[in-house]
Amino acid sequence: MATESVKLLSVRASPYAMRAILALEAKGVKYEIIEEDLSAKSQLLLESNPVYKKIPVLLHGEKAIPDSLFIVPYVDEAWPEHAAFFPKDPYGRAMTNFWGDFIDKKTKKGDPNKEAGVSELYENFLTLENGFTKLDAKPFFNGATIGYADICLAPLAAWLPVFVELAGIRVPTAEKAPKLHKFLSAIREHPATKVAFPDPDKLLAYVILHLKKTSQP
Ligand SMILES: N[C@@H](CCC(=O)N[C@@H](CS)C(=O)NCC(=O)O)C(=O)O
Repeated sequence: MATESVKLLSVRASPYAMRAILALEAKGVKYEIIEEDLSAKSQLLLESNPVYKKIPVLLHGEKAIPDSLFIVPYVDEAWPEHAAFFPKDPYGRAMTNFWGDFIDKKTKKGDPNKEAGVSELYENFLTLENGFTKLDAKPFFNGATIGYADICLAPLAAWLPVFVELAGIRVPTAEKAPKLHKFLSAIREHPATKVAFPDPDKLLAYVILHLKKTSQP
């Protein structure tokens, strides 16, 4: 199965696409990126994710797997010979899924200009810190190698400087959230993120350009 061609319908700045790339990189899979223009979606995207018509979509031979939350576990199972993204024990798996879900729902920037959104995100970072503590992260949720929850959270490390700069997001200090900061540093140094994350300055420039375009009448 793992010898079939692997392609990823992607957008460079997308945090969801970053998750899929991280998973493929962490497993040492050879793949091709097909960059999508979301303002003129390709026929391939419309056909391979007919339900949501969103990137990322993983194309593995004839199979199309949409959505980062399903692509990452799929990659884990399709390439089992490399370090697993989930612990073997049922409790560890359940909690990995629990935190992956929390991260996916609760670490988005929400409404950037609303103080309530900024405060809620700050509290969610503290909740996450507590989750790290419970799982005894070193420095990842998964232990020494990155796993599902780490891959879910990783794109935050790329986007955080943009959120802070443009949306006034507040992050707990290293004293208040040492494990979160340790995670962010470790993930930025991880070889897979060197490929998955765009250059931070380019990402900021892209977002500023996008905001200008969308604010035009
Ligand atoms: N839950 C999905 C979210 C994917 C998503 O929102 N993708 C955005 C790009 S970041 C998209 O394709 N948007 C196009 C659209 O909404 O039409 C995942 O985790 O992959």
